Amino acid sequence: MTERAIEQPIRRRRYFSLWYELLRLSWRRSPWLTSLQFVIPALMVASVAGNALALRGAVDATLRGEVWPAVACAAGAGLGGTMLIVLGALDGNTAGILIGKVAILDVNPGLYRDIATLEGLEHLERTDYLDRLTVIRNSAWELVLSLWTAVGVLFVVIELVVTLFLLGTINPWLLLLLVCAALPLWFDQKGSNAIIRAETATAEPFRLQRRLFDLGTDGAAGKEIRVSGAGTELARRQAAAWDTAMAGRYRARVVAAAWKLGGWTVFTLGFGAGLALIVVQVVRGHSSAGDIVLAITVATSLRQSVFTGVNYTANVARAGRLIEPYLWMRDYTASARSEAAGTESSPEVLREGITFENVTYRYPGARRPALDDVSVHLPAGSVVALVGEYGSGKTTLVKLLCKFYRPSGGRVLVDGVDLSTLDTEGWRARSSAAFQDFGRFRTNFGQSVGLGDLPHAQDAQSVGRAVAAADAEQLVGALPDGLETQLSRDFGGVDLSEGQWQKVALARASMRPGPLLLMLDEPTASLDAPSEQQIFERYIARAREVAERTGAITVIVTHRFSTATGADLILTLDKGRLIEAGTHDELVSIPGSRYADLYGIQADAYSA
Ligand SMILES: Nc1ncnc2c1ncn2[C@@H]1O[C@H](COP(=O)(O)OP(=O)(O)OP(=O)(O)O)[C@@H](O)[C@H]1O
Repeated sequence: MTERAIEQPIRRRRYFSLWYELLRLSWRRSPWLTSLQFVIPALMVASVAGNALALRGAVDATLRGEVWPAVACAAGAGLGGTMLIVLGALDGNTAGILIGKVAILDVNPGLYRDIATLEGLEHLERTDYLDRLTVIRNSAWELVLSLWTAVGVLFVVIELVVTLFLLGTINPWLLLLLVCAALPLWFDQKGSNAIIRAETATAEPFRLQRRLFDLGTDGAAGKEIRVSGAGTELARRQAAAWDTAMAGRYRARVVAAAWKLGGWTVFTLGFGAGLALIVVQVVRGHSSAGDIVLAITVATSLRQSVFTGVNYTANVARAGRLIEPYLWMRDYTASARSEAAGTESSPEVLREGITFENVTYRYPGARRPALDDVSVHLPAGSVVALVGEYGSGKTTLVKLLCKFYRPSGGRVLVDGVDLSTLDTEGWRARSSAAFQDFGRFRTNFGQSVGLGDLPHAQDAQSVGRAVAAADAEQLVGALPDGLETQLSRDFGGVDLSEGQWQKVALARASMRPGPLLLMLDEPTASLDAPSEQQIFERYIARAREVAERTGAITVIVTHRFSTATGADLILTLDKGRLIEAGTHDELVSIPGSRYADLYGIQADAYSA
């Protein structure tokens, strides 16, 4: 996907289409509650106007000595006031219920689906993308709220127009109060923008302090931090990053407060001048005493609506912080989905194998490619070991095979067909993989294994076979409820050691009955040497059995050279380049080969 496509600024117009979409979702979820969100504010505007007019009527009728009209107007004013209180309470409650429904039942699942089912991994690996995900992950409620806040702004404007019209009936000059009422809104908007700009500018130190905080309070990192004594330094850096972030934000808040003060000062002065004007009119006999009451009532509600309007507008502006990344995520998802449109079926059986043709891959923003012009053929039915130093590109090669990324250059061919043209879901359904950073699914043991092949997840025989393939039968036997044992103490289950979790991941990767590609990316790093040896022997035996049926290729990434020796093909990577390819015997016989060097170093270390 092109960086430009997802870095374009979001146009304001799109806010309205998002709100329209949320409105339709709300209507579909509950037409009644949705209607109420319009009916209640409309009644509130009517109540404000009715209350003010009734009060004026009551005062003027009293002064004229008309008892019954005065009583009727006073009752009307009372009714208007009561309605305002009741409607105000009703408004908040019904809006809360509606927002909750739409956020939890519609927006959140859609977001989760987008994040979890995208073909690629970029959005989960790039920190700038992750930041946006972090913002929107828990923002569904606020997103829906932004729609009703925008509707609230609309009704505030209607209320302003109605109240100003009433003031205008007393003296047209009072219409100028609209300008005074609009200034706080405009000034507040400027203040909010300053805050948003400061938050964007200080996003990096803010992100850093959060990461450092998480690191310092994370159980896994806690062990190392205590042993190394890095806790104090981490706390110092966290505090420094926090200070930097907060200094910028604090300055922006002071600026915003100054704008706010300016706006309200203008409003108060204008309001005072308006009242003085009416008093002069009454003294000169151009207005009634009721007009003063109407003016005070209306002006009080005008002040309240401006105040509400300022808050709502600020909230809508703040919602931009969520709407922007939310719309970005949707653009990103749409763009990713449109690009990932492989449609060809995967072969039933691999006949030739997989060929890398001048494959290059560069991570976005990286200076050098993680894989650099790699050309190699992996024959059908073979076991291939990838070796090389840390960061040499082994995992990247596996990820390309999984279609997590597309090559930046060159092609990967599966029996001569470009992997990018294969339907990704279909290809992955014929792949099995266990990674070094495997998932820890805190379900019960059997389910955690079964997730490796959903169609057979409930099939006890398939799960049992996978458990055996991962050499995990003893482990299951020792658990209180066998396969039914809940994993993780967080959920009232048992905790597993790192190596035991790894066996679960391996079993999960052994679930699929007929894969074309089996990948093990250092999945045994936490196991002791005998366990690793045993698992590999079982795994390779199974891989060979699968290979006979489907021509499957097994790719093993390993740092233990003893594991690589039995492979049909060993590939040595160095800084992203493929520097050697051959069997163990072939590679050790090449004088000065990197493989021979590395193998020799490990062999010496074990025999010492
Ligand atoms: N998500 C990523 N974003 C940017 N660069 C990355 C990413 N993942 C890996 N790299 C870089 O790509 C290069 C190859 O990484 P890769 O993980 O493929 O190496 P590896 O041989 O598997 O390493 P290891 O043995 O440590 O697992 C490294 O320089 C690494 O820093």
